[in-house]
Amino acid sequence: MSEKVKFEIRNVNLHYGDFHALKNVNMDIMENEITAFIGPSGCGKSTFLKTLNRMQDFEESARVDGTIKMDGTDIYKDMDGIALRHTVGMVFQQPNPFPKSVYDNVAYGPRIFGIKKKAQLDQIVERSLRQAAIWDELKDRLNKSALGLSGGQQQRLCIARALAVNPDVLLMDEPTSALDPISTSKIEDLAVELKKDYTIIMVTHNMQQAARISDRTAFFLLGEMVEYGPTAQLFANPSDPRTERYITGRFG
Ligand SMILES: Nc1ncnc2c1ncn2[C@@H]1O[C@H](COP(=O)(O)OP(=O)(O)OP(=O)(O)O)[C@@H](O)[C@H]1O
Repeated sequence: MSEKVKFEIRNVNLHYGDFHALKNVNMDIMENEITAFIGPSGCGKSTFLKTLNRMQDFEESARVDGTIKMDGTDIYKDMDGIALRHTVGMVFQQPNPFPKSVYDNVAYGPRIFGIKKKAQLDQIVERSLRQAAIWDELKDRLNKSALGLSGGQQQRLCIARALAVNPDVLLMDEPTSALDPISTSKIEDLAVELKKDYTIIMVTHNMQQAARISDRTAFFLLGEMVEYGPTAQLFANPSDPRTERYITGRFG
């Protein structure tokens, strides 16, 4: 397991207006690991995930207190939100490719960064699609619309699009919940491969998925992070009775 802390999270509270959605969350997220967030619907998993790249900047009612440091830098006080979101990329539940060609989807971010040379863009597109394990499937369809791909292919394309701008971290919000078992398994294999180079943080409703691929798991309930630890330990020997009830399906 990794020794290096990527995110140091201290006393994080989040309010949407008067609603207290995250209650004093403290945790260290380790570099080059897959960290899974599990918990019942509405417990704050997505909300917490989005605090890590300041997506809440776009929610007028959201207020974040506490400290989140990435590689020792306070991401709320000492980083620009746009720069942060380039370093901390995100993949969503529903694949959301742009209505453009496969190539233009992947080249989109690099072009915004000012890369114009075709040879350089070609290289980035190929590298990103290879990293997302979809180059062989798409190399002859680069100029075809991304909307014509299967859901599973679209999701890997979205991962390639996120990787094209050289992030350090990938946030994945239920990335396989809209996919069939074969596509799900491809994304899981991909996540395990990608953790060698990236830090991956994944919200999942699928506890088998968390158990299969994550190094550490955090269990959330009603805005509180109830338990966090090595995945094997959390599933085999949870220390909090609420975690045990949830993972054994005896909840509610
Ligand atoms: N923009 C918002 N404004 C107000 N309340 C919100 C907003 N976004 C989320 N909430 C509330 O915050 C709580 C946590 O929501 P969140 O989406 O983080 O939960 P979740 O655990 O990811 O749920 P799910 O598994 O269903 O996606 C919920 O009660 C939700 O209704």
